[in-house]
Amino acid sequence: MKILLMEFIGYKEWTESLGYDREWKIQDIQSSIYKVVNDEISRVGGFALPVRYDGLIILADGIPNKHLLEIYTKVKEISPTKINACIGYGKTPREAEINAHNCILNSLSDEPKFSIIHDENVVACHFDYNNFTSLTHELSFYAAYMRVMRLYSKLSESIYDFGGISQYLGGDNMIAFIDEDTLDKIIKIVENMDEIKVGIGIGKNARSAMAGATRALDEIRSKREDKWKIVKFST
Ligand SMILES: Nc1nc2c(ncn2[C@@H]2O[C@H](COP(=O)(O)OP(=O)(O)OP(=O)(O)O)[C@@H](O)[C@H]2O)c(=O)[nH]1
Repeated sequence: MKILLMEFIGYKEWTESLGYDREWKIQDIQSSIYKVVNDEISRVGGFALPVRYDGLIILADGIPNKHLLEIYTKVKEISPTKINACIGYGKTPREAEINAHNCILNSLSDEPKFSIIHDENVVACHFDYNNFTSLTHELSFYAAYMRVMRLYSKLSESIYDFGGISQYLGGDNMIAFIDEDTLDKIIKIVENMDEIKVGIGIGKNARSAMAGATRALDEIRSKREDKWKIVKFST
């Protein structure tokens, strides 16, 4: 598993430079940066986890380094701060992110460190809460959101224990990226949880894997017999 980690250096100081009436400005600038990142990384088949805004966690398997460097250059152009960037490798996404982070911690310059690392398949798990729309009508928008967040926070802990990394994507959706060897653990968890189903996609890059996961979810919905399905996506 390969992860490109980008750190916005001095982000705290940048935010404080905006004065007290700053939160709206921070949200505005963060969303414009994320839009550029999302457009650029999707174009080359990757996915950026918006887990935080003072750093980007990019699933980099299946993306040539030259494209990763182009994205780094683009983000550097629009970033309010200097950027540090490293590619980390690990058997699991968790290890890859930790290794990329250690590379950034140990780097003595803000020159990007993009070692050549072999590509591996990406495995994306798209979790979906059953009948979230009717739950929302029954409770309220916010109460339904709280219900899902409580469940996904426990689920993301278990996924991290297996070496996966996950991200809430809004509505009743959570995506997780895992190592292919932990597929059976994920399936076992979902089989023991009544409220959710999971579409699993395997692809040469994050975008293909996520498309496969979404297609797997649609196939589950078409018959409503299974709690999980795996689709290998090969675009
Ligand atoms: N981020 C994201 N949100 C989605 C996606 N598909 C649906 N949603 C949103 O998720 C919420 C629930 O949609 P669904 O999961 O399709 O609806 P549901 O009522 O849970 O129905 P079932 O999942 O079929 O049981 C809605 O707010 C949708 O807009 C997706 O692929 N990604």
